[in-house]
Amino acid sequence: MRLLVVTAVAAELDSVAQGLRALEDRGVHPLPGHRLRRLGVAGGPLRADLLAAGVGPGAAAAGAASALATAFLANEAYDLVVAAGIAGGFGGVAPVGSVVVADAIVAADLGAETAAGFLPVQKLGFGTSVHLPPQPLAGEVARTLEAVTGPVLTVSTVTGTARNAELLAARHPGAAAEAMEGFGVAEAAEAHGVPVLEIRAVSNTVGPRDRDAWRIGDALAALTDAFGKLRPLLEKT
Ligand SMILES: O=C(O)c1cccc(C(=O)CC[C@H]2O[C@@H](n3cnc4c(=O)[nH]cnc43)[C@H](O)[C@@H]2O)c1
Repeated sequence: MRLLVVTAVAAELDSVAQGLRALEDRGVHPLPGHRLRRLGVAGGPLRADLLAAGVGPGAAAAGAASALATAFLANEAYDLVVAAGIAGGFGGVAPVGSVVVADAIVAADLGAETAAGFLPVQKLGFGTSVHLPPQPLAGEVARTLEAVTGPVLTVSTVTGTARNAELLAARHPGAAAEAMEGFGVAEAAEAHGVPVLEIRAVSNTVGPRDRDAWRIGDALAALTDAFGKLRPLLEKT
């Protein structure tokens, strides 16, 4: 399988690479504005390209689209794209240190406010605010990682108050986590007809901003552990 993993920042990419350390390092491949880190064994069952595309859905979409197009033009199209990184977990659903596998990748505020409430973009007749990861693969990945499953929201503003956390959870029932890139990665993958997963390790709880409570190191370690467990599954998929 040819796999593309898109993170926001280098620390997340390094954590994923550490999880996949059983694969050989195949060097760095330049893309316009980005660098792909390539892992895999020649002739082996899994080749993984890792990309740190930047923070936010726009950067994520641009980076993922560039990697996908480059691979397509080289006749080496990816079989699977994974958006990965740290995230905020919704209280009572995804505790700090847990891993979340998305069963839906949702652009949380892509739509319109109306007097009757929020209308997602599909209700306005333009595209979609939801991408669905392939089943049964997403479920199998979640079971392998002993992960929480639920919608992962993509936001452009980190939620910083209890009130906004409640509003978001009410608008997206069952939401497990929020992060800032998944939907951008999913849009690019969808344009190329490539299935997409989102895997997040929870560094903080969605709600009042409290930087001292963030457990980024623990979340990065959980991300490494997750990709270590994922490798054998991907090798036989
Ligand atoms: O100082 C802050 O409060 C702050 C404001 C914006 C961004 C940050 C970050 O540390 C980077 C966010 C980065 O990590 C993911 N992430 C992690 N937790 C959350 C969250 O609760 N809500 C949204 N995104 C989160 C996200 O995918 C970004 O890549 C700090």
